[in-house]
Amino acid sequence: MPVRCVTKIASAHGLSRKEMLDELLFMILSGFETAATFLSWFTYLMSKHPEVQKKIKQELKQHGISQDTMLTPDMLDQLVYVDCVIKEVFRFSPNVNATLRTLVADDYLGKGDKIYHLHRGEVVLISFYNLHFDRRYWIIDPERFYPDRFLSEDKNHHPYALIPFGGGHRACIGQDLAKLELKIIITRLMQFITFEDGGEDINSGGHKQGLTVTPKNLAVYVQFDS
Ligand code: HEM
Repeated sequence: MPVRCVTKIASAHGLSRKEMLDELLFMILSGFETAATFLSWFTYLMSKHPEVQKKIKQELKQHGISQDTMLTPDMLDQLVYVDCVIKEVFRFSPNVNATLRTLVADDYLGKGDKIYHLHRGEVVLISFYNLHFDRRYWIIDPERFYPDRFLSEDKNHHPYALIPFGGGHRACIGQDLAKLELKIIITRLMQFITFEDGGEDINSGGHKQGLTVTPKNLAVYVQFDS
């Protein structure tokens, strides 16, 4: 069944059954593709950064989480380093690389002799990718994949320097669900396996633009921890 994004304002009778179905399918699609993309990047980046996997595993050990441990919300809350890894994967490889906004009023951007007049009705593209790598907003080199930045110099980064879920009142409605599910999946994976680099020829990363931005070349070995 084709999925159509509903933009029509609900009539006085509310949403029709078809519109309701469209909304539900959109939710499933927007939640599935994005999470799958994040996990591809996580797999790729972990294969290139064994030291980060080691630190995640150390954190699990420190909190008494072994292969037999069933995860609870309280346990997950304690895993601060895993949160840093999630943020850094989102920063370094934005799944969704931009969003659009249509101006409802005239506005001005910039300062000094570089002021741009924006007009009502114009569409502005906000590039997450540019913000995530903008040297003005990051103390530690933004080109470096380094989850520890969120525990040190970049702990208090500008709130709009990292917006993988967009911002304002049209920000992603599923972001808390997404962060929770990704934290559970990552923690569970790291209880059991280690990703190893499949070699520069076939695990060379790159970017492939589809509905989301995925790694172009991803090939890893999966090592089962004893
Ligand atoms: C890794 C996971 C996800 C990422 C990176 C992501 C990213 C985004 C982004 C960038 C936007 C546009 C925000 C803006 O323009 O300011 C968005 C909107 C949206 N997302 Fe997500 N999303 C994720 C997961 C989910 C999940 C799990 C759901 C549903 C359960 C969901 C439902 C939606 C919906 C309904 C919108 C449109 C909100 C609106 O226009 O008011 N997303 N998402």
